[in-house]
Amino acid sequence: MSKSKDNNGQGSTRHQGATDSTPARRDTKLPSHLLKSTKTHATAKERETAVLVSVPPRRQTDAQTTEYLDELAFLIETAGAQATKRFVQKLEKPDVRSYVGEGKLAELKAYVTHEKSSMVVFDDDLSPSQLRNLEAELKVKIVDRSLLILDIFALRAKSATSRTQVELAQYQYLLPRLTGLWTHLDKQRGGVGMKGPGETEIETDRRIVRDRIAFLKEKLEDLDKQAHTQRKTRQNTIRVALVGYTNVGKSTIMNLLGKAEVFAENKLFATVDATTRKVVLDNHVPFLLSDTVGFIRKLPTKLIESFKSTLDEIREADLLIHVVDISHQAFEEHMEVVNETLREIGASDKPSLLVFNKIDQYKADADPMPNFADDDPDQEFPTDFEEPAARPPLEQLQESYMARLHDPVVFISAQNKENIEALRELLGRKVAELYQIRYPYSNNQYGQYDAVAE
Ligand SMILES: Nc1nc2c(ncn2[C@@H]2O[C@H](COP(=O)(O)OP(=O)(O)OP(=O)(O)O)[C@@H](O)[C@H]2O)c(=O)[nH]1
Ligand SMILES: [Mg+2]
Repeated sequence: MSKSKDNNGQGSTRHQGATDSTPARRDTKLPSHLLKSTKTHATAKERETAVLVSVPPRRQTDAQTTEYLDELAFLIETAGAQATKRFVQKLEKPDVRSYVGEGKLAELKAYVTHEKSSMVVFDDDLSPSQLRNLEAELKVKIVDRSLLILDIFALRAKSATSRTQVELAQYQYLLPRLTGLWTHLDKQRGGVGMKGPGETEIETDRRIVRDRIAFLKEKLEDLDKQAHTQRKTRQNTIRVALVGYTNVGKSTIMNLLGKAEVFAENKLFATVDATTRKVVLDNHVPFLLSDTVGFIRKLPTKLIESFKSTLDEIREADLLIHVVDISHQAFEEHMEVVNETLREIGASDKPSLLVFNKIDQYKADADPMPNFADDDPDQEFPTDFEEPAARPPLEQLQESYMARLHDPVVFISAQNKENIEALRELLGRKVAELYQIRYPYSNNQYGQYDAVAE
């Protein structure tokens, strides 16, 4: 049976047209039981409650542990749930079977059962078997760090590319965990005497997921080619990318400089799609400015891999603006995470500007030493200091950074529009410099920049 020639029917057969080289079968959705079982709290109507669990290594300070759990609570909140309790167990390394030790697990179970918590969230990635064991023991939804971040990304992703990227990462996460999910489903079905799904069923699901992964990869490659062609037209333009930890103010700065309307809010990963705008600063060279996805500690590697095309925006940039939230207690660690992620994606040796944002919120420590009452002889002086490093006055911090770093540094408040002129000035100068390096023979100063492509 040969297909009739339908040259003008392409518009109505979108699937065929879009995925010529791909068997249509691979674009099929997963069976609903698989989709349901990966769904987390984000779409739930009522605000769910989450118990946070962390197993910090012994060398980690209490201040760091609190800081990391605060961040996890912020992630949970961003995903739409509420953190109601924290469990911490210091171990050399997490228990291979159940992440926390036996005693802690019993404690956790008692709490979760009594409080009817909706889920338990772990500040690490769980192995498939840990996930399975914890599900069996605690009988609530188990969410690890990767799943949580993926969930937030899924909420935020708008463009075809970022949606495909997130979906790919979700299936890659799902694949090794299929058996665990089945165990969980058996329990839900209350299948007394039911022997769990046979290997063949699991195998079928695995195959469907693998097919879907292959399909999404091909789709991404196609999208990537299109994006690459688009970016080629920008080749004669200087490209600048805003990079930084999540929630530091990248989009707010983009809105200030690029007169763009980019979604900025006090939530983690407000931006998942990269946005690019042409910017012309007074008397300077026009350039393209991109706002990009924020980084975070322990960003799932699979997510970094599948976000390759979004990260290309950073890799192909001529200049990076590294934005730091200086009002955050852990800003130096955040800078390190960003530098490390830049190294991972091969973008660490680019020229960059360092922008310390949120100076309006910066608070220096009034008294860097912990407060010990003189008249209490029983009070012990701590032998191992776990206090975070003291925060010097802002001016002192500025001086020390300016003296220490090779990259130009500027301190601003994007929200209060403080020192934005200095940022514009520095950025304009840097872009002009890069233009001169790239086009050393351009003899007119700025006149020919008009020809720069949009
Ligand atoms: N106090 C203060 N808040 C700021 C400043 N700049 C941005 N913010 C706030 O910080 C929050 C995060 O800002 P965004 O611009 O969304 O940050 P982002 O880096 O784009 O965040 P992601 O896209 O989530 O990675 C928002 O609530 C902003 O209003 C500032 O200079 N001072
Ligand atoms: Mg943003």
